[in-house]
Amino acid sequence: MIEVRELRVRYGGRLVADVPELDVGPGECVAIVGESGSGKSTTLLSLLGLTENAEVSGEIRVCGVDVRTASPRALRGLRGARAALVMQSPQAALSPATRLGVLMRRALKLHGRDAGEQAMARAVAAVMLDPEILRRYPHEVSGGQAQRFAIALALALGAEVILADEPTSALDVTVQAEVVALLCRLRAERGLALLLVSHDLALVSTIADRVLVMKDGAVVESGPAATVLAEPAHPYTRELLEALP
Ligand SMILES: Nc1ncnc2c1ncn2[C@@H]1O[C@H](COP(=O)(O)OP(=O)(O)OP(=O)(O)O)[C@@H](O)[C@H]1O
Repeated sequence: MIEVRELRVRYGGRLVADVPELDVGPGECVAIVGESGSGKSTTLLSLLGLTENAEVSGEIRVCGVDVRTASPRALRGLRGARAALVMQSPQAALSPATRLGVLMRRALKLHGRDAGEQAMARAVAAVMLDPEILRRYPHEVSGGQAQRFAIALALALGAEVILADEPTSALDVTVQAEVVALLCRLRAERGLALLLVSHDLALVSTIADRVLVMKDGAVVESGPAATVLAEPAHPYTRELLEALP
C-alpha cells in the first residue's frame, strides 16, 4: 500500500528527511518514532504530496499511485478517499460552523458514497461514537472524539491506508487505549494499512509490526518492533527507551 525508496525532503536546501526504504502492506502497521524535529511529520506529509515549498526526490507509491508524478486530480482522489491523514488536532481542520453530520454527508456525496442517515450512523458507531455526535459542531466534541470521527470518515470513504500523526496525543490515557484498540481491530478486520508517527514508544510497542527510528532527518535504525524495542542496536534508540516513564 505504501512503497518508498530513497526519499529525500529538503527545505531551502536543508535535508530534513532521508528515508532509504519504507514499506507498509495491507493489514500492517509501521511506526516512525523520534524526538521533535527529527523529520517524522515531514516524511508523512511527503507521502501524500502535502509538503509545501519542499524539494522532494525519490520514489513514493501509495495505493499504486506514483505521488511525485501524479496529476492533481489523481492526488485529490488518493487523499480524499483511499489514503486518509489523521492529524494531531483534527478539530483545527474541521470547519467550525459546520455540524459533523453535514461535513460527513458532503464528503461522502463528493466521493459518490452512501450519504444516508443510516450509513452515517453505522460509520460513527464503528468507532464507538454515539450517532448523536453528528448533530454537534467541532468545538462541542473532545480531541479524542474528533480523532475517532476523522477515522470514521476515512473508513466511510473507503480508506485503505491511514497515515496518523501522533494519533493519540490529544487524548487522555483511557481514551488513548481505546483508540489504539480500535486501530488494531480495524487493521485486522479490514486489512487497513497503518503508518503512525509517534513520540510514544509504549504505544508503538503495542501496535506496530515494524519501527523506523529517526534522528536529525535520518533513519538510524529500523526493523521488527519487537526486536528494535527489546534489543535496540543504536544508542539513540536506547536513549529514547530509557526516557520512557
Ligand atoms: N514548511 C517548512 N519549512 C521549513 N522547514 C520546515 C518546514 N516543516 C518542517 N520543517 C523543518 O523540518 C524539520 C523536521 O520537522 P518535522 O515536523 O518533520 O519533525 P517531527 O519529527 O515531525 O517533529 P514533531 O514531533 O515536533 O512534530 C524541522 O527542523 C523543521 O523545522
